[in-house]
Amino acid sequence: DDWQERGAAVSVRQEVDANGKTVSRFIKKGVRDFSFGNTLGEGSYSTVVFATDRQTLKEYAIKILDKRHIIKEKKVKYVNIEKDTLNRLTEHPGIVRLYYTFQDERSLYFVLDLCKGGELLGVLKRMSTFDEECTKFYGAQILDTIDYMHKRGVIHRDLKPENVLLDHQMHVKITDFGTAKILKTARPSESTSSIPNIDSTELPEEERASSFVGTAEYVSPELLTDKNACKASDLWAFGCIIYQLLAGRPPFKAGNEYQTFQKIVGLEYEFPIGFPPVARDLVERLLVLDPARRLQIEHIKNHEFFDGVTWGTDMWKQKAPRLK
Ligand SMILES: Nc1ncnc2c1ncn2[C@@H]1O[C@H](COP(=O)(O)OP(=O)(O)OP(=O)(O)O)[C@@H](O)[C@H]1O
Ligand SMILES: O=C(O)[C@@H]1CCC(=O)N(CCc2ccc(Cl)cc2)[C@H]1c1ccccc1Cl
Repeated sequence: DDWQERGAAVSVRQEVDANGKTVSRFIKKGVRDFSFGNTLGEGSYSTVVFATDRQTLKEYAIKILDKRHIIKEKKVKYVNIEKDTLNRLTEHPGIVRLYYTFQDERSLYFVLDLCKGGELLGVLKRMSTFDEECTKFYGAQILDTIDYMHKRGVIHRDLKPENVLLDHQMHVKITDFGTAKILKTARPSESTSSIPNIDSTELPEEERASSFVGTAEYVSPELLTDKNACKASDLWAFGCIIYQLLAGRPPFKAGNEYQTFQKIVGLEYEFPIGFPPVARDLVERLLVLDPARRLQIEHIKNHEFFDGVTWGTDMWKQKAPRLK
């Protein structure tokens, strides 16, 4: 209808009115409701621009996708997956929140949380390595967010420091869900991850995901050997991230993608001298070739490396440690 054409989309927000009644407020947001600022970054199919809501003055990052380019590159599927995934993951501080989507004749617009801290990769590069305290803080926030995703039947499939953004308080905001997998049996209670030693190949069809391959350095061995990603694949990537924060480089990196894949399936990696032993024990229990034998989330939370972490909402109120 005309709202779509004028770049407006209707979205509903529940509000409590003066006498405590919950009412639905129809908010139609469009291009003209925002004043656009600097470009924050460019993707292969997108441009992310700083924007301010003209009425509320709230700041956002608006991801703008060119329809012609998306269609030409056959990425329409990814656009829908990103929207559907973000619409499913709305109540967690560690996920970049999608507030509105709208379109005009040329583009699609995703109004997202503004992450002023940029990418975790950028911060790591400036620091060269993180100390244990910083690794523990960021590792715990990433793990808590993976736990939330998996409980809602979402496998990210491309976790890496570039996709871990930071907000103004330097807290984690995971992004880039266009290549995520939404598992059909996404009932929070039933998750195969609670059944020990289930081999990924024994998972029912909907628990396994195929076709997409993530970023070479973080790809799990099961994805390379039997083309299936499962929840444990995100925990392999998590192991690579913990290693990278402390070592300053990912565990599997070679001259080209093929050589990197060989190192992964051969589990060819070493720890640098001085790598903290407790963190080493954790990484060794995550970088396990068989996904069924890889440490599961509950056990990771109880690992000595995360001693003292109060899992859940409280840990998101903590001040981020000064990056030293
Ligand atoms: N919510 C956000 N707040 C601040 N910066 C962001 C936000 N989302 C993305 N960016 C930055 O904008 C750039 C483009 O991000 P985008 O997600 O559009 O593409 P990408 O995923 O980085 O690239 P590709 O699509 O090729 O994987 C990235 O450098 C990212 O750091
Ligand atoms: O699913 C939705 O929320 C609407 C439904 C109506 C609609 O037309 N669109 C856009 C569909 C679309 C997707 C990709 C391209 Cl390249 C062009 C149009 C969808 C849309 C609107 C704004 C932003 C994203 C999307 Cl997928």
